[in-house]
Amino acid sequence: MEEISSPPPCPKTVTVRRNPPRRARPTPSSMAPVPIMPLSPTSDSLKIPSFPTEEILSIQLPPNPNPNNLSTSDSLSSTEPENLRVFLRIRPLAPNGAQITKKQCKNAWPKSKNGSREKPKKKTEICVSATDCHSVTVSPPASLKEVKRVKTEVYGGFSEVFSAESTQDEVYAKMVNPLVEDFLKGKCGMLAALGPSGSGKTHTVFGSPREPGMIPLALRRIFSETEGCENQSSKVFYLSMFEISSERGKVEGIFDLFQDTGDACMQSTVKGVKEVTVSNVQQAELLVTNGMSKRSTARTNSNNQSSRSQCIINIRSNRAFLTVVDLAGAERVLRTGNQGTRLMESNFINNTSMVFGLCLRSLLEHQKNPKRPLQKHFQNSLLTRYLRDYLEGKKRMALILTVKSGVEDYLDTSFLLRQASPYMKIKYNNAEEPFNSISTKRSFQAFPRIERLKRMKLSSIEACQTNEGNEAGDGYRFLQEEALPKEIKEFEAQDSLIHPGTTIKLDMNDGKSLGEGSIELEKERKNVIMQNFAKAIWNVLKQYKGKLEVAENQIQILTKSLASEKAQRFALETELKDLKSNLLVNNHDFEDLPRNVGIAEDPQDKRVDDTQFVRNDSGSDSCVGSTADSCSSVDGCPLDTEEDKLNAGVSSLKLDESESIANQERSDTSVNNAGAVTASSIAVEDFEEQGYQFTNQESEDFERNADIAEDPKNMGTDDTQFDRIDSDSGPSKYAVSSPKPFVGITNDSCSSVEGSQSDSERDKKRTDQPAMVEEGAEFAKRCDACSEITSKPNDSSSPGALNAEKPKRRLLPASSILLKNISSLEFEDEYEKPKGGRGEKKLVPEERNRTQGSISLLRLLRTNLHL
Ligand SMILES: Nc1ncnc2c1ncn2[C@@H]1O[C@H](COP(=O)(O)OP(=O)(O)OP(=O)(O)O)[C@@H](O)[C@H]1O
Repeated sequence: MEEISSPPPCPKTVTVRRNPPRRARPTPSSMAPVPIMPLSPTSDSLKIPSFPTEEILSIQLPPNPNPNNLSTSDSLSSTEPENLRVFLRIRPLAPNGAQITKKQCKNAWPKSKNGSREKPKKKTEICVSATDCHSVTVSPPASLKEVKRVKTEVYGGFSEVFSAESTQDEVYAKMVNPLVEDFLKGKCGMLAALGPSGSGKTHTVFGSPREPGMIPLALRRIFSETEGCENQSSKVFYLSMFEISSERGKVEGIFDLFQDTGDACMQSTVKGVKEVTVSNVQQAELLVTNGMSKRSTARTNSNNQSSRSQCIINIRSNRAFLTVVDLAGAERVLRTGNQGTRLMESNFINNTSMVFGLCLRSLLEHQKNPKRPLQKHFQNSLLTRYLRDYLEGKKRMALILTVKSGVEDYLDTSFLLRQASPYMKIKYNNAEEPFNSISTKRSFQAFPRIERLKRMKLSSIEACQTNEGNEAGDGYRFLQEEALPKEIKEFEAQDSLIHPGTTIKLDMNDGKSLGEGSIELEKERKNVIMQNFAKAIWNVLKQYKGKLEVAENQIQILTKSLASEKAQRFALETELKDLKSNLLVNNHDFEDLPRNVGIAEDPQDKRVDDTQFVRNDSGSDSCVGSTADSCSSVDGCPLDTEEDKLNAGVSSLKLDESESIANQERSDTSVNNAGAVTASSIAVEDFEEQGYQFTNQESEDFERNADIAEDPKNMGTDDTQFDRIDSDSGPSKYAVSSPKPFVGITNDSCSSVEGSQSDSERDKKRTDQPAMVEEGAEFAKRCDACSEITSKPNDSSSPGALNAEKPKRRLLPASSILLKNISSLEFEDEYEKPKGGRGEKKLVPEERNRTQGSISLLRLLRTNLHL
């Protein structure tokens, strides 16, 4: 078994530019002197010299080195890398417009519902057409135009575009023949076919018996050249053929197609591949045909005989190599419908294609910036390692891209062209330049949206590269495409090929595997994606932080305004309460009187109407009470309705009554719990019966108060208070005072005249209202007045005085008489549902009746008084 080394270095050859050099500019010496215009306008100066035609024609021009091959394509080669030329071939549609594929493979899907394979649809629309010999127009299908707004693209800058009508001979003449000529002259060269599955790579490279491809034509040319040669050694060539494929999609290996057994391997060179010596074209063609029969192929939905490997044919002379590579076509799962082993093969094929593309890109970047490493990508694939010299641009290389013209192949075609554009030196950022197909500069013209997307893509990639300072070169840039903006991703998702898997392993001596390279690339890709994602998240978070700060400020402002509103509301409520209490007092002072009178008529309650009697057994001077009604309102329980006030007053009376009884039982009744009753002259008699007597002064005061009570202007002022003060040392003392000053004062505050000052202070604390301060002060004054009244009986009183001198009975008011007569009458219960109040007791029906009766009577009384 012979050993095939990597393509040997070519003997030094002089690169011949086929494009004609530009005409040399005539040097000043060779040109005739131009007459100098005189500065001063003289008659001679007005003469215009004749154009120096003869002198110009006499200039000697250098001869054109290759005048016959002067063409537009050749003129392009001055700007394209001379070691890499890119061609495009469009595969024709089937005669009837249907796909060439007739049968579906076993490992393909989708199947129709009834189990039969789906028949390919007939489509006659084409997506790609040659604009001219150097450019193509790619038109998206109508559906994509509408949905994705994808527009027509024009790709230019190809060395040659072969239309669907082009023949094999034509392709050979323009693409391969120059390489063969160079090979025969001892210069190495390579031809590689790249394109999607079923686009005609194999057809172009190998052809068919009817239409022989590039290899048969090249072999014919090579051996025809040497036919007349007498030197036998110059007639001998060495032919080898092998494929790089993956076993069941797992292990990449090199398989010799000229041998039935034995695998080759690759260290620095390919070992184990048989080189067959050929001396005529028939022998060579037979070998190639045999080798093709051994090549691994399979049927897919895209191609009846789809290549599953990268096939390499080497023709070696004593001086040079000519290598032809038929790459397996990139496959999209949705198109091929591959499953299982076929799918794993697809992974391998696409992986190899990707690495091949990376190497080419890396090569271009390396040419621009020699610091960029190349080794990394070339290690990732057996194919690229083998072709490294070619890919590094050390040898001449022709790349032919094959595309299908059917509209259903738009995505494949568009993807391939965009992926291949770096080799063609198509710069997206030059897209704004007006497209000129004859321009010597390869250019790309696209419609606005595509341009915008691609500019975004380019800027994104450049930004990433600048930030990261990656060492991965162009391959890294390729990976950056995954981290493009969403809009671009959507656009590219349409035509993305399946990405290679990472399960492929190479059984290679140097331990390097394709899978490892893929893993590295994948890691880089993920890193970039994550970094971009993190940046995006960071920006979003910053935006939200700003919004949050604004919201917090607003909350603070609102909180402040709410607090001020609350304070305002509280002040208003306080004011409203005061107003209410004043209003209630003004409105109900008179009405409170009959209520209290009615309550005072309770037989169990032996106290006199509306007059408060305080029996102070402790002996301390005390006096004064107030109406229960007023007490209730001061206690912080504002009464909303008449009924509430009434109930509250009654409950207060009940409470006072029970307390009074308890005090009597314990014989140390506190002043604070003095019972408060409303004064009424009717109760005076009852009061006398209980042993309470009035002094003259008291009687006078009482009369005076009664008179006051009769005064309509002093409604409710007839509440005269009688305090009986029992002391251990002396007889009971009575304090009589007008209840008016005590309106709105609690029982506590009224319990003691002397202690009223402190009590009022306590009230002030309890109610904590400014209005009560004033009331407390007023109360203190009035208490002083009460104390004065109280002091009089104290001064002149003696235990026997009360009993000895009965107070004079004055004429009772007519209202009192009237009330007395009518008090026994029963009235209907107007209040069916008495309301419960805070701390109040429910009235029993009799009490309620009495109360209501009293109210009615007092209303009558008031009427009489008015009369
Ligand atoms: N220019 C052409 N003219 C006529 N028929 C063609 C042309 N190109 C390709 N074909 C036909 O298309 C079919 C698929 O072509 P081919 O096998 O060469 O595709 P491929 O690119 O090699 O696919 P794969 O990558 O799957 O191997 C073949 O039957 C071939 O004869």
